[in-house]
Amino acid sequence: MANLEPTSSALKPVVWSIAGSDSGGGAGIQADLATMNDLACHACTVITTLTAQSSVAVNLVEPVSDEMLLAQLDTLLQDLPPKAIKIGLLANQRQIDLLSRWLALDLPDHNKRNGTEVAVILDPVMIASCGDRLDGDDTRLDFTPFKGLLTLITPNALELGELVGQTLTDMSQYHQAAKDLSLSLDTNVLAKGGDKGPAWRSDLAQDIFVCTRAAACSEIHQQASFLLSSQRIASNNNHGTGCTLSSAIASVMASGFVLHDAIVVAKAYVSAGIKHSYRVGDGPGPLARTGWPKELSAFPKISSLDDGPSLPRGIKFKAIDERLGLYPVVSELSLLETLLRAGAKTIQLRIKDENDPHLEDKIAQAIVLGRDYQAKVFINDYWELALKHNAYGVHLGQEDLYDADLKRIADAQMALGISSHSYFELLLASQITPSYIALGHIFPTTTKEMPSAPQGLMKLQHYVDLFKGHYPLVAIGGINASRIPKVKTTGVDDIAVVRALSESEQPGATYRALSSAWEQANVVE
Ligand SMILES: Cc1ncc(COP(=O)(O)OP(=O)(O)O)c(N)n1
Ligand SMILES: Cc1nc(C(=O)O)sc1CCOP(=O)(O)O
Ligand SMILES: [Mg+2]
Repeated sequence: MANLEPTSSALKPVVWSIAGSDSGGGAGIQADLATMNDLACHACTVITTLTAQSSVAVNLVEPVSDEMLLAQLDTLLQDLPPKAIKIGLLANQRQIDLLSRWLALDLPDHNKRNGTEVAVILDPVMIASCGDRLDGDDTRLDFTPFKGLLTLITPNALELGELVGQTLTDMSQYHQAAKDLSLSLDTNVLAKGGDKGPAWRSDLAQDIFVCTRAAACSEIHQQASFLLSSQRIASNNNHGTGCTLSSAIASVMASGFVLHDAIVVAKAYVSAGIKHSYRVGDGPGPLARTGWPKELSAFPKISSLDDGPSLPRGIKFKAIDERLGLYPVVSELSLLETLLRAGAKTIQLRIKDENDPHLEDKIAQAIVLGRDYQAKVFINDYWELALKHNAYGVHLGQEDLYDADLKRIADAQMALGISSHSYFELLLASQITPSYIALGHIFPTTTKEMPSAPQGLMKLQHYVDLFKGHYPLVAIGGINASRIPKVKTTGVDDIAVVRALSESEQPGATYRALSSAWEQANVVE
């Protein structure tokens, strides 16, 4: 009898690669399998095409039959349904038509029945790294049947030009073409510039991310264009770079991360893969597989490509000289004073009613109380009042960063805390070099409505692995006495709480109990 006990591999998210076989092992299905397995997913394959390929030539391309293509899709869907799908080489228009029809009709049916949503990433492969075409004859493929069916399309510079039917020469043309493609296919676009070199920046590998339809992240990042810049690594071993990137994006999304995160993690994964790449044949060698990226230097720098204010870099905020520990976030002055009396050394005043007639008074009083008790008082949102009354620090959300005068806050020697809800927001926050970064919301919370989903401990662990030692990291959202030990095991530096104190009948005593529970919990359980 089959062993039906769940095993750890049963927890692996299933990712499909619908792509062509590269007999040389560096790209296509082979690169996708290596990537998906390396990123802790279970990889299934739907082979569209066989290629007789090495690192220097593509000698024969042979599409599978329609029957075989559909049989692979239907067979897998019954038993190994995907969390995410990466689509690579489609050898002819017929395969595009068949697959898009299947994605439009069969997959949604399955999703509806199972209450799942599947991310679909299309890498419109046309040319192998040796320069040979892979997409059959001279007639250009029409990808419009995929309109509305994709989460992301990832053309390189050459493919983007072909997809929009234009010759593109400079960055602004690439950006416009990416926006046009986003509109015409009704999808997000990652226009890769890695193959462009000197036409963009010879020292950087830069991609343009046009986001037009993303969910579960801050509103300001949902309809926006970004330039993602990584150091260009001097190497000719770039065989399978695009396949690796798109299958990494699919894998990271299958693991529960939002699109923005999947893109930056995948880009870091590719950078590390090129750095450790190796040569096997006479042509470009394949990328190494180096596991989930944990080196901050491999992650891209993010800048906005939209009109409007941009975030400053290189300004310094006050460094926090001691641990924040248990960091209460309160809306009432009376609670603030009670907690200071109970020993709180860092505390935040968070008043969400901007029409509160006593707003300025309360902020001024909180700051004075902070001085009386030699505690660090952070003011949430009202940075101008915090400046006016000389607060220790200000806490701002990602949306607030564009309105606040960050230079004035830094010049006043004030500390700055920034909220984040994803890898992407953490990277953006870190580019401002704040005094601490908050990571939320870790568990469900009723204190505020969140556009993002609860992060959970697995994501918190990933963020801590990447940023520990770079900034004090504060976990927030749904943290209470019973969750403290698990949160502590992630190695996060500090915790912030609202309800755990505001809903207590004896907040002073509860503060002391939670604070000592936090201090005494072990980092390793
Ligand atoms: C420690 C800490 N972390 C996160 C927040 C949330 O700040 P923000 O994103 O600005 O949202 P509001 O608190 O203004 O609703 C915080 N205040 N403190
Ligand atoms: C104010 C706030 N900001 C969050 C974020 O994730 O940015 S979560 C949150 C509320 C935290 O309240 P509680 O401890 O009651 O769950
Ligand atoms: Mg705020």
